[in-house]
Amino acid sequence: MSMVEKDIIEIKQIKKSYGNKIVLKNISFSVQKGSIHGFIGPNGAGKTTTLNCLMGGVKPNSGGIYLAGQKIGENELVNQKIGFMTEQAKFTEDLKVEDFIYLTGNLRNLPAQKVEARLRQSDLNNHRFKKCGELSTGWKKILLYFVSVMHDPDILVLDEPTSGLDPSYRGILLSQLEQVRERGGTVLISSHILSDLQKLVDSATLIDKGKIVYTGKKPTDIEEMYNKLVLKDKIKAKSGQT
Ligand SMILES: Nc1ncnc2c1ncn2[C@@H]1O[C@H](COP(=O)(O)OP(=O)(O)OP(=O)(O)O)[C@@H](O)[C@H]1O
Repeated sequence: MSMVEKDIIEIKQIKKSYGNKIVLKNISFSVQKGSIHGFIGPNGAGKTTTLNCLMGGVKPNSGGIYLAGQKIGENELVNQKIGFMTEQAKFTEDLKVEDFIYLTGNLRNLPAQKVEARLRQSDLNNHRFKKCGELSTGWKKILLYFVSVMHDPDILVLDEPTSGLDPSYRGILLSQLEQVRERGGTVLISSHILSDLQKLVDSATLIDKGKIVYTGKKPTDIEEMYNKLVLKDKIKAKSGQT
């Protein structure tokens, strides 16, 4: 297998600033095809910004992003092979759940029959006539997951998918990600719930203050590594020892 096939997502030396504020300093990491990769870091570290660069929603100042060896172009709508699960867009609040689902299906050229069949298999079917804005945080997450995998994407990118989900749905979501891996799909997931990631991921990247502090195979103890590389630094900074 060539490197190109092996590293299905490659993020190379991404830099991003907003005004004078440097948010991403020099971000590089890659994710192997058929694996689940955890993306970890404290609040404000730059995770969402990095994932938005990958989605094409934020343009980095320099550096490049490659999917299956192909560089993502400027303003390019992310290709059909990717599924993204991020915060729900505001415009969906007044849409009925089923309308949002059909609209997304339509954007992805899915036949209405397939969309309907999928919806009926899901617990979301019981909420289909509600407005998206009326759903609880947990059901919103379930809806967003549903539409992000409707087209069986090769690559699935999830930003904090499990926050706000109760343990039973968290378990269901995590096992679905394992199924994506079983069919050869690749998952990039950011989460603050380190115990979930410990079980789930094959490899991980840890980011702090816009810099990568670890990337590679899954550490034996993600929480220990996080404490060592991130928290210790913060405690030191607070007591003025840095
Ligand atoms: N559009 C923007 N304009 C200015 N600053 C921004 C913008 N978007 C993000 N930032 C800043 O960039 C930094 C990184 O934010 P980002 O949302 O990527 O972090 P994060 O790791 O996802 O954090 P969290 O875990 O809290 O979601 C933060 O300091 C944030 O305030």
